[in-house]
Amino acid sequence: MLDIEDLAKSFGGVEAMRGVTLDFPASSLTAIIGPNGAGKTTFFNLISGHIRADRGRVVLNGEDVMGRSSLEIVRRGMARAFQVASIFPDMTMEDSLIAAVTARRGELFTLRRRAPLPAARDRAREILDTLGLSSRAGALSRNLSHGEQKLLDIGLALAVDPKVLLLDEPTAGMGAEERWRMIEKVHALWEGSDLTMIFIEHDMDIVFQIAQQINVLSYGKVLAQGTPEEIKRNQDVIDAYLGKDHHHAVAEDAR
Ligand SMILES: Nc1ncnc2c1ncn2[C@@H]1O[C@H](COP(=O)(O)OP(=O)(O)OP(=O)(O)O)[C@@H](O)[C@H]1O
Repeated sequence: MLDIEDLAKSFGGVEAMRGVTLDFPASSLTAIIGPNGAGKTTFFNLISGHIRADRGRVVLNGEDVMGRSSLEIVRRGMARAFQVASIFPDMTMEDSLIAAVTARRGELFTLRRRAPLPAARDRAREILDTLGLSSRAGALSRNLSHGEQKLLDIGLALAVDPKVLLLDEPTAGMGAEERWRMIEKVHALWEGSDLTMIFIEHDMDIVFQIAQQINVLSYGKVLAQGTPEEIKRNQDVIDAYLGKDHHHAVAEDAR
């Protein structure tokens, strides 16, 4: 579904991405992990067309989208959940989603229009239902909890009917309990769809619990790839990413 070949990017003297090759099969759920500054966000920025790579190929559904704008990439099926819900503080969850669905379908959405197209409303309600937000359909964005805003951001990305969905730290800024609720929803979303999902996550418990595949980046390179079990046992990961302090704990855990 998504093949990345030899992706590279420097910012001045900083080689943020140094020839990364990764593939993401259709309908897979993959975590990207790595220490601070490893290049995770840069990876998302490059493949989604938000910044231009120095070299490499990004093949989405058989088409090289390298050099295309972020909008063109969205239209070809790769969406990214951005923090956008907070930009529309006076819109309800449902209206925000109707607006996004309508825009995707190339129609003009105005809040004054009495009745949005039924298909857009149906799709918006479907998304709310998928994310377990139906009871909050009428809530204004400004009154949403942090977790609800994050879910709405995911919902707005879903409104473009993507094949590939990128989530940049979906649990950031949440307490332990809310984190798990969030990740359960993300997992359920993936299970109930044929989405190819890629998420950046710092919480190793979450990553090991839900990811099918894990890609570890370090200093702009792929340090390791594998299933959670493989990554737990990978000596390079234990040394370079988790640090010597974790060595024991992880090795014990892997037994
Ligand atoms: N726009 C930019 N200009 C200059 N340097 C940048 C820019 N974006 C990223 N970098 C540098 O590229 C490297 C990778 O950064 P990136 O944000 O991708 O890492 P990350 O793995 O997402 O880190 P974190 O976990 O802290 O979010 C870092 O050294 C960072 O300082």
